[in-house]
This record gives sequence, structure tokens and C-alpha cells, in this order.
Amino acid sequence: MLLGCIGDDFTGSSDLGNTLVKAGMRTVQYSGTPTDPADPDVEAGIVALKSRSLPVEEAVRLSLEALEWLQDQGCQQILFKYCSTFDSTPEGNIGPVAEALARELEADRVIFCPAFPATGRTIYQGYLFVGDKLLNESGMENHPLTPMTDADLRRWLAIQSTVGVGHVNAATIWQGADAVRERLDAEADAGNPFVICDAIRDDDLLTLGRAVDGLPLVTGGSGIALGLPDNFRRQGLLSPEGPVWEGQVGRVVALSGSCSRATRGQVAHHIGLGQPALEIDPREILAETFSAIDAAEWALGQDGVPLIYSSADPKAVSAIQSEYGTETVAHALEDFFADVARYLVDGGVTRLITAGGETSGAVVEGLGISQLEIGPEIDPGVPAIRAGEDLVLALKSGNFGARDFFDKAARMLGDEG
Ligand SMILES: Nc1ncnc2c1ncn2[C@@H]1O[C@H](COP(=O)(O)OP(=O)(O)O)[C@@H](O)[C@H]1O
Ligand SMILES: O=C(O)[C@@H](O)C(=O)COP(=O)(O)O
Repeated sequence: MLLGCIGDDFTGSSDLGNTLVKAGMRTVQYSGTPTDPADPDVEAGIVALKSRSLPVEEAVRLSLEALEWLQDQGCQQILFKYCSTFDSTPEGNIGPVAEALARELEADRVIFCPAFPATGRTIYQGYLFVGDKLLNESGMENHPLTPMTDADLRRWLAIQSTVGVGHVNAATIWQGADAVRERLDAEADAGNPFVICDAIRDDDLLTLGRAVDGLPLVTGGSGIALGLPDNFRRQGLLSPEGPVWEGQVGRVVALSGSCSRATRGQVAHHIGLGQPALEIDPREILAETFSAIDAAEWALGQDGVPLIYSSADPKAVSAIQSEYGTETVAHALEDFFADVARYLVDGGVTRLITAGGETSGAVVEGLGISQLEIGPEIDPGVPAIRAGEDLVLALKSGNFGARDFFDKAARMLGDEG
């Protein structure tokens, strides 16, 4: 293993896997820190944690445990992957986790770059944009767990960190990797080991990738991984065959517990195509008048790409949350989808598509999957994944994917993969 990655959530980790595979690295994602050694063919290993919204000490502890395992696998560089919208609070967890990793790795120059231009996340003059909106005007200021109320990443990271925070601006990046390295040196000399980096297009991320060649620790969104594989390729360390992928024939079902705008559009589009769709009413799940087995039996009786969804608009979501409590509803639905997935796989489903970060995490944990081999891209940020001999998955983060995602994912996971 050459590149060791620590992801702070599940779908975000497979987004990173997608970038690494596209750039030619054999990549495996692990559910939490494994206890056994990695397969010797793995070039990039991603330990997927659910540490984004945990208390700081717990996130740091889990991240250091992941670091130790990755170091034991021989990794030459560590990448800490967080969300392209820099999801965090004034307490953390991006700053404190990065500090703990930097201390352990004796890293005195650490870049921070959540940019992901393909999905509209860019950084200019230290400010993060989502499309043409500043982060704090993009809707992310209302996020239930990590409200992003400041688009100035230098200021936001500084609040979370005990070390100095500097900046590499776009003009420096456009001068090339040597100019970036000089700037990192200058910031380190000025007492700023943490450095926010602008990036508005993939070329900027490639330049940053070259600039951090040999540094022990890199941090960012999945975009920052674009340029890292080339550093290993130049040294002749990557397998010339690249990643391998084979599609999977068999039954397919899609599950959606994501209420994000993009997912709701995909659900509506799928229904519009005339595909079988079953809407789940959370009240019936909470009252136990409808069960996971009922849903699985429905899906197993359908043709095409059946979709089971609880995706609902913000008004419906907040109504049920205020009636029963946010956590109660979330846990009931996540447990429900995990149970449905188990029944479906037992019933012969070989291609499973899940929408929603928490929903996908619950499904993967429910299925007891510990290792995911990352395959080709379905849509930006979402790869096809092999989870076992007869099971392939697509785990979609709420905000990702084109309108025809469910149909396209079913095709990509199958023979056309
Ligand atoms: N109809 C609904 N009402 C309330 N909560 C819901 C509903 N459907 C799903 N949820 C919950 O909302 C959360 C969605 O989060 P997640 O799966 O991470 O999606 P996303 O990636 O879009 O944020 C989950 O905890 C899910 O169980
Ligand atoms: O960087 C991103 O936007 C994604 O990789 C990601 O982390 C998304 O998180 P969820 O929306 O919680 O799935």
C-alpha cells in the first residue's frame, strides 16, 4: 500500500475511491480500521470512519487508530479526506484530527483543499463556493449537524486549530508546483503549518498534487487525490494494468433514505420512467405496521429497477422530526433500510444501489461488509463497488449524481460495467 487514506464518512470515502481509481490506483475501502493486513495488490487503502460528527476526542482516537494500521501497511503518504463543503463545527473535527495526524507524522506543512470542481465546489481567495454561491449562502448554513456559517476557510479552520493557518492563492498555484512549495515553506517559517489552498479547476488540483509529492500528510476533499497517483507512477510504483472491474449480472434494487434535493429529483425521474417505486411512510415504520420484509417481498416481485424510498421534502421531514424526534426517525429508517438490504441479498439481489450517506453506511454495516473494491465511475463522486463475489453496490452521497442516476447505476453495475 502506497497511499493511506482516512475518510471521515462512508459515501465520502467511496467518492475518494472513485477519484483514485480514475487516476489509476488499485483502491480498496475498508469499513473502519481492519484488524488483518491488507491484500498485497492494494495500492491505495481508504479506512472509512463515521467520524465527521462524533465528539472531537472520539474522532481523533479513531483517526489515530486508522493511521497506525495504514502505517503498518507501509504507506508512504497519508490523506485525510473530508467533505467538499468542509463539514465541521467551530470545535472540529477537521482541525483537531489533522493536528493529531500531523503530530504523529511530524508534518510541518499540511495543505487543506476541499475543492471538487466537477461538483461545483471551488476555492478562491480562501473562500469556498458551491456553484456560484458562497458556502454560507448555499444551504449548507442550515445543515442540521455541521452548519457552515462562514465561507472563509482560513478563519473557519483557525477557530478549530491551535496552530497557525496560512494560504496559497490561485495566482501562486498558476505559477506551478515549485511556486506552491516555496509558498508552503514561507508559511511554515511564518508559523503557519496549516495552509488553505485555492483551486478552481482540476488543473489546480493536479498542480497541488505535484507540490505535495513526498509530504507525509495531505488533507482535502476527493479532488485533492486527482494528482497524487502520478507521484507514485513517476517512481514506477503503480501496477501498469491499473484497477480491474467486472460487472455483475442478477437482480437489482435501489434504496433511498436521502432527502437531499438531488436525490429527490432522481426519485421523481425514476418514477417518471415508469420504474416500480414504493414510498415508505416513516410513521408506518415507527408504528411497526409495515416491515422490512414487506418492502423486500414487494421489490423481489418486481421487474426493472425497483426503488424503495423514504425520500421526502424538507416540510414533511421536519413535521415527522418534530413529532417523534430527529434521532428516533433517523435510526428507525436506517435500521429499516439495513434490514431490507439483508432480506434482498438473502433473496438473491446481486446489485444494490443506496442513496444517502447515513443510509448507505447503515446498509453496508447491516450487510456486515468489511471491504469494498472500488470500480469505475457512475457519476462524479460515485463509483461502482464490488462488495463480495456476488454482490456489487453503488453508494450515492445525497447531493451527487445526475437525474437518471438509479437507472444508470443499475446498468453500470451490470454487464455494461
Ligand atoms: N421521510 C423522512 N423523514 C425523516 N427523516 C428521513 C426520511 N427519510 C429519510 N430520513 C432520514 O434522513 C437521513 C438522511 O441522511 P442521509 O442518508 O445521510 O442522506 P443525505 O446524504 O442526503 O444527507 C437519514 O438518517 C434517514 O434515515
Ligand atoms: O466531498 C463530498 O462532497 C463527498 O465526498 C462527501 O463527503 C459527502 O458527504 P455526505 O453528503 O454526507 O454523503
